[in-house]
Amino acid sequence: MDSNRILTHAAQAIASCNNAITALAFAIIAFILYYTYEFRKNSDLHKIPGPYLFALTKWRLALEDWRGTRTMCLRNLHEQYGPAVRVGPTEVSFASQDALRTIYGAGSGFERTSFYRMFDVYGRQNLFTFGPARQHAERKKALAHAYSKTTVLHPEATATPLIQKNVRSYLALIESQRNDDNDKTRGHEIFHSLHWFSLDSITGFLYGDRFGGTHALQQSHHSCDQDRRLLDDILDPARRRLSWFAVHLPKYTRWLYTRTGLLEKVVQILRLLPMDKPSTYTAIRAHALKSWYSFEESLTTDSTEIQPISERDLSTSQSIMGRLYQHNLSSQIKTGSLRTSSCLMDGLDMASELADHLLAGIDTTSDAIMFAIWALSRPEQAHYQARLLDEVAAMSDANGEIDQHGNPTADASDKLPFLAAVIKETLRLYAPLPATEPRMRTSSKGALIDGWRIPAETVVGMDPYTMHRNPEIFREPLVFRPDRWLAGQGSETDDEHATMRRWFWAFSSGGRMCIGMHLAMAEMTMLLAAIYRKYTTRLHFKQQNASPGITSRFEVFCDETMPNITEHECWVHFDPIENVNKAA
Ligand code: HEM
Repeated sequence: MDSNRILTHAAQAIASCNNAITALAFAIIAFILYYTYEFRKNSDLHKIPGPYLFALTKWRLALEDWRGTRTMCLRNLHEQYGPAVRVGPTEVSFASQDALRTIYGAGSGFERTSFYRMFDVYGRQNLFTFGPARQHAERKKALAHAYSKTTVLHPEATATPLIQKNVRSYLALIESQRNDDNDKTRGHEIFHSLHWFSLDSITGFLYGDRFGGTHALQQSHHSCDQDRRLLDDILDPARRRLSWFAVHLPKYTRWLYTRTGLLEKVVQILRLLPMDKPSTYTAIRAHALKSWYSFEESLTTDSTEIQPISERDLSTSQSIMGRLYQHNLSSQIKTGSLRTSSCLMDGLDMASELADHLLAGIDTTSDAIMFAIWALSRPEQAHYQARLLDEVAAMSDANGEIDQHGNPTADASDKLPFLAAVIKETLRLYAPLPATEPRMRTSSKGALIDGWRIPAETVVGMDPYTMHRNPEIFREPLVFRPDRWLAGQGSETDDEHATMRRWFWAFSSGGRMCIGMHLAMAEMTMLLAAIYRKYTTRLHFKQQNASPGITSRFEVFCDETMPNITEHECWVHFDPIENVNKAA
C-alpha cells in the first residue's frame, strides 16, 4: 500500500471517528434537552423545592429505597427544603398540618396509589388495597363495628378473653424459660416471642379457635412448632429486597415468581429471584386460605345450601370471619343476589380480606410492644419503668381491676395514664409503619396543598417518621420521654399538647385510618400491664449499646441514636418483682 492510500484511509478513519463523536455529542444534548423539557414541562411541580436529580428521575428515590435509607433521606430533605419537597418527576413529599388535612382528611378525594396493590391477596383487592373511596367505604362499613373500641373491650366478646388467655400464655412462657435456664445469664429474646403473641391474638380474633386460631405461645400444643414456622418467611431479611422489586419492577417481579417447569428452574439457577421461594407471606396466606376453606366446608357439610353459622358455635360467629360471612349473607338475602354489587363478596373476597388483616396485625403490634419493653429496660430510663411499676402495682382487686387469674383487666389496663403515655411515646419514636403513605388524586382536577398547586396524577405523601421528629412540635424529638404526653407533668403547655396530639400519626388518619387500632391497643396495654405487675426488666448484655431493628417495607428501623443494631432480635431479662424486693 503506498503512502497516499494510507493517508487517505487515515483521513477517512478520523472523519468517521469525528462523525461518531459529533453524533454522540448530539445524542447527549438531545437527551439533556428532552429531560430538561420533561422536568420543566409541569410548571406547577417545577416550583416546588427539592434536589434536581430527584425531580429528574424516579430512580434517584428508588436508589434510596434500595439502600434502605428512604425515610431518613426524606426527613433530611424536609429539614433542608421545608415542608414540601419534590422527590420525583411526579412525586411530592409533605410534612405539615395543612397537607395532612388536605390529603388524608375524610372525603379528600385522594386515594391509595397502585403501590398498595402488592398487598392484594389471592388476586383480590381488600380494605388495604382499594383505591376508590366508595368501594373502600362499603367494605369498611361491614367491618367497623367488629373493630370498635366497645366491641374489643367488651368482657364477653372475642377480643378480651382471647387476649387475656394469650397474656397468660406469654407469662407462662417467660416463667418456663426462666425455670429451664440453668444459665441465668441467658436472658429472653422477645422479638420472636412477641410475634407469637400477636400471631395467636390476631388469628384467634379473625378465625376463632376452631378454624385458624394458632397456638405459637403454647409449647405443649401439638401445632406450636408449625404455627411458629408460619412466621419464617416474614422474618427473612430478603423480604426487603423483594419489596423493592415488587414496587419498582412489578411486572418483572410477577413474571419471575409465576414461572413454572424449566423456566422456573432457570430463574432459580441464575439466582434471579429477589427472595428465594417461599417468598414473604406465603405461609401466612396459605394458612389464611386453609382456615377460610375449612370454615366454608363446615357450612355446607349437612346440606348443599350454605347455612347461617350455628348459634352454638359462638367463637366462630363472633370472629371477624363469622361476622363478615353473616354480614354478606344478610346483604345477599336483602338484594337477592350472590355477587352483583361491589359490597357483596364471594369466598375469595372474604378470604383475601381476612388474610390482609392477619398480615397487618402481626409485625405492627409485636414490634411496638418490643420497643416499649426495650425502651423501659434501658438503664437511663429506669425511672420511667419504676413509675410504670408503681402504676400497675396500685391496681386493685377490690376495684375490679384484676381478673381471676391475677392479671389486669382490659378495661382497667386501658385507663392507666402513664402506660398510655409510654405506648404513645413508643409509637411516636418507633412507629411500626414509619414510611410514606402514598396517595393520588385521579380526577382531572388537581389540588392546592399547603399553598402548592399539585396536578392530578401526582403522587403525594407524608410519613410518620418525619412528622414525629419535628423539633418545633416535639422538644428533644429523639429522646424517649413519655411524660411529654401527660398534661401538667412535662414542660409542655396545654397548647403544645394539643399540637403534639395533632401531629401524632402512628395509625394514620381520616377514612383510611388503621381499623385494627383498638385491637392493637388492647393487646399492648393488657400485656404490658401484666408483665410489669410481675416483673422488672433490664437489658441483656447482647443489647448493650444496641437498638433492636425491625423491618418495614425496604428498610430496617431502629433507635437512630444507638451505635449498633440487633436486627430481628431483642434480648432482655425478666426479674420477678418479689426477688427484686428481697434483694433490695
Ligand atoms: C401498633 C399497631 C398498628 C399500627 C401502628 C398500625 C398502623 C397502621 C397505619 C399507619 C395504617 C395506614 C397505612 C397506609 O395508609 O399506608 C394502617 C392501616 C390498616 N391497619 Fe393497622 N396498625 C396496627 C395494627 C393493626 C392491627 C392489629 C390490624 C388488624 C386487623 C390492622 C389492620 C389494618 C388495616 C386493615 C388497615 C387498612 C385500613 C383502611 O384502609 O381502611 N392494623 N395501620
